[in-house]
Amino acid sequence: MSVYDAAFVNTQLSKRTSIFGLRLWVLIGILVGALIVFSLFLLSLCFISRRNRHRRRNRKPLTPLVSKEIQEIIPNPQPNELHLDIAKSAAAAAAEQHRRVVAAVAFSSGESKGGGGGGVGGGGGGSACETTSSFGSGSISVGPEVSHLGWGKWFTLREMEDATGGMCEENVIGEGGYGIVYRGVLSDGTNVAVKNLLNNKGQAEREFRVEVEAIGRVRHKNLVRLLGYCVEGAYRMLVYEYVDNGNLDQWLHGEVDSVSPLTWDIRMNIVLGTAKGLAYLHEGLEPKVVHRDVKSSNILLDRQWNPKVSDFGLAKLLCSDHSYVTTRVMGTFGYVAPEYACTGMLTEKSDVYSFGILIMEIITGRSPVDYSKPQGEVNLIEWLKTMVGNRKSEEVIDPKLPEKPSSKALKRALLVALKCVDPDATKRPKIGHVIHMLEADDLLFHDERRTVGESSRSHRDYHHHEQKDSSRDRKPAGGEITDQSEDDNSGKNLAHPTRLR
Ligand SMILES: Nc1ncnc2c1ncn2[C@@H]1O[C@H](COP(=O)(O)OP(=O)(O)OP(=O)(O)O)[C@@H](O)[C@H]1O
Repeated sequence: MSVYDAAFVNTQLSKRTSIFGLRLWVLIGILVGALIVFSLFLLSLCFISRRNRHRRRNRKPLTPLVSKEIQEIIPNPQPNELHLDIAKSAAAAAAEQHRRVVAAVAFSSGESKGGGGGGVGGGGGGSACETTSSFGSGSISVGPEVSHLGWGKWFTLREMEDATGGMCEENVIGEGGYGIVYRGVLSDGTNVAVKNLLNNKGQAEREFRVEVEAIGRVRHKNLVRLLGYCVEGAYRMLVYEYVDNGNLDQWLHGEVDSVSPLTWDIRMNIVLGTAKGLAYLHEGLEPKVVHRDVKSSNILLDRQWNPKVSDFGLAKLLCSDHSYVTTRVMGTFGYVAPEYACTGMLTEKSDVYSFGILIMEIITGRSPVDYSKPQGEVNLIEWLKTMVGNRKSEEVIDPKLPEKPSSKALKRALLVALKCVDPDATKRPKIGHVIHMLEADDLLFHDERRTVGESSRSHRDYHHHEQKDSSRDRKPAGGEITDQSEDDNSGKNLAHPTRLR
């Protein structure tokens, strides 16, 4: 370009335009700048949207703050596929009851609703299924009413709020896997415990009521009484008699003095009362009720230390499922019977197993699983068997016991506990038999010795912890059991359970 041309362009660019009197070169500069900014803006938009798409693709499902142990395996329509789901809300997980393991396994066949396995039946002989019809097709009215089955009351949400002070923090007694429990006082002055269920899974009102009615008709002095319930909107609440002396777990493992108020006699009374409550569920109802979660925190105590089993029927109540046949394994880590945990096969013998663990816990003051203990002592059964095998049964007694029991009484309790936790469910005694063993005099007790030998042997096989010692298991000639004097070393007898007396 010549000097003349350059001067011309310069003159043209320097001319003022009609847009705010700006010179042409200024205008061109503004336009170019705006174009660059706009392009950059488009580019960044593009980049952000690509990044979001990428994130969405890689995002993992959010895991709520729930204890690892509080998980539920939800049945999948395909029997061989299981997927994990959260059984309890984060609030429930924050509760102290972190040991709960809830597993549900779906099988293409198994127990049916209201069947012997997990059915909840009423004392009047009707099953949960049968009571369904008693509700007919009538719509459910809102408002307080006395259940027409005559056992309890249907409370309104308002009544529940009044009773519990608006479900305020101060009235919270505790929090379990099923929900929060509040202390309350009804308008007639009755003290109650109100359990606000977290896990109703959208259970239909009528279905819930049928189940509760069935459970509510169960009456026994060693079972916590269900006084009524509340079904309103999404709320599902259960109203229980208030048991005013805490639960066994608190008294065994909570902050108590170095000398426990639970004497041996009180402990054995708790064992016996619990057995009687379970016997009523197993043998006094048709269809029978399997508790599924026998453990120390579910044994409530009154001021006279009488035990009352709570939470029975809850497992069933919260697991009803009409759509397909389901077997759910519910229980608490350390208490669940091996066959139930492994296969979902549920019989009342699963409760007997948990009850055996409970006896061990009561004798020793130890938790079924305690990771703060040295290796070899973490698992209560393993440790107890080893101690008994090493003739140290006197050393398993809870050091907080004010007075040691007699050797005979200790052996009796250990014997019953060992029989209850036999890995072979068919060899476990029925709970009614357990009561006989606990109450029996020496004569009756003699008959149990051989069975204990078998029970102890099968434990060894099951856990592979002890060396096989054929001489230990050998019975005297003719299969007779040698009697030992009552003053014999208890460890010796327990190490040779066929000679237990
Ligand atoms: N009827 C009742 N009277 C007095 N206290 C009760 C009653 N029912 C439950 N509780 C107390 O409320 C607390 C929570 O009970 P809940 O049964 O919900 O939980 P849990 O048995 O400890 O655990 P989970 O339900 O997970 O097995 C416990 O401390 C229990 O002792």
